[in-house]
Amino acid sequence: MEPIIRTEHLSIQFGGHKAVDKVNFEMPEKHFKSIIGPNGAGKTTFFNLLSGELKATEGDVFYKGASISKLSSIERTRIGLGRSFQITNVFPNLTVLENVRLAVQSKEKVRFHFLKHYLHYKKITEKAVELLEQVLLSNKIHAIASQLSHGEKRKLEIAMLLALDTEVLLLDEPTAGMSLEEVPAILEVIKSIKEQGNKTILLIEHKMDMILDLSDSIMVLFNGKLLADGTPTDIMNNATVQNAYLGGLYDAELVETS
Ligand SMILES: Nc1ncnc2c1ncn2[C@@H]1O[C@H](COP(=O)(O)OP(=O)(O)OP(=O)(O)O)[C@@H](O)[C@H]1O
Repeated sequence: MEPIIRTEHLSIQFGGHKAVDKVNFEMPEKHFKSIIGPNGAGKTTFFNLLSGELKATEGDVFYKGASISKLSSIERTRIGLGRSFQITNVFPNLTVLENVRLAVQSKEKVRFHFLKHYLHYKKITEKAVELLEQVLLSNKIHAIASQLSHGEKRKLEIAMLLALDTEVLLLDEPTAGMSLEEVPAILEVIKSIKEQGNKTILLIEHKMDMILDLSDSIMVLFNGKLLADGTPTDIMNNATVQNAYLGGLYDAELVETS
């Protein structure tokens, strides 16, 4: 079966530094893959190359078999590659519901343009409410976005991403900057999206327990290169990964929590 997304020798160079270096990767539809690697390994840059925020200096990205390298990030979202919104994309002075409604509207206006305005509005509101339930944010539906906690803002971003109804979700460290108490709720939200079974999900995360809990496969980036790609068990037992990264990661976590 044709992978839904694939890269061929994907590379980008900033000055003399190859941040992503000839990465060949693919994933089947409905798969859940996590990307791990130390700080500066090129994970976010790789995401930006997939989503179109950055253009490759070499190589190609394929979506459902066709090269998408020439498409803008908006065009890539339109065909099915959704990247999690940054907090800056949220309108801080609007309510949670209004933000999600705008995201739904940006998708639905094409589909429902023939309907009367009131029906259009009702359907969009219903969809937004449903998404807010899915991300466990129903209790904050009328809160002003700027007044949410960090964890709640990340949930709002996920709801806005889901509103775009893309087949692929690119989630860049959804737990970044969260308090420890907020992490389980995000894990639950991502798990529920996975369990619905209709999305292909690519996740960047540093929290290994979360990655092991969610992933069908894990790819490891190191100095911009793809070091390994395999099942969680393969990756945990991979001697190269152990030496290059995981040993250091666990040491760092022990230091952080001790
Ligand atoms: N726009 C840019 N211009 C110059 N260098 C960049 C740019 N974006 C990223 N880099 C460099 O590319 C390398 C990879 O960065 P990237 O943010 O992709 O790493 P990362 O694996 O996501 O790290 P982290 O886990 O800390 O988020 C780093 O050395 C970074 O400084």
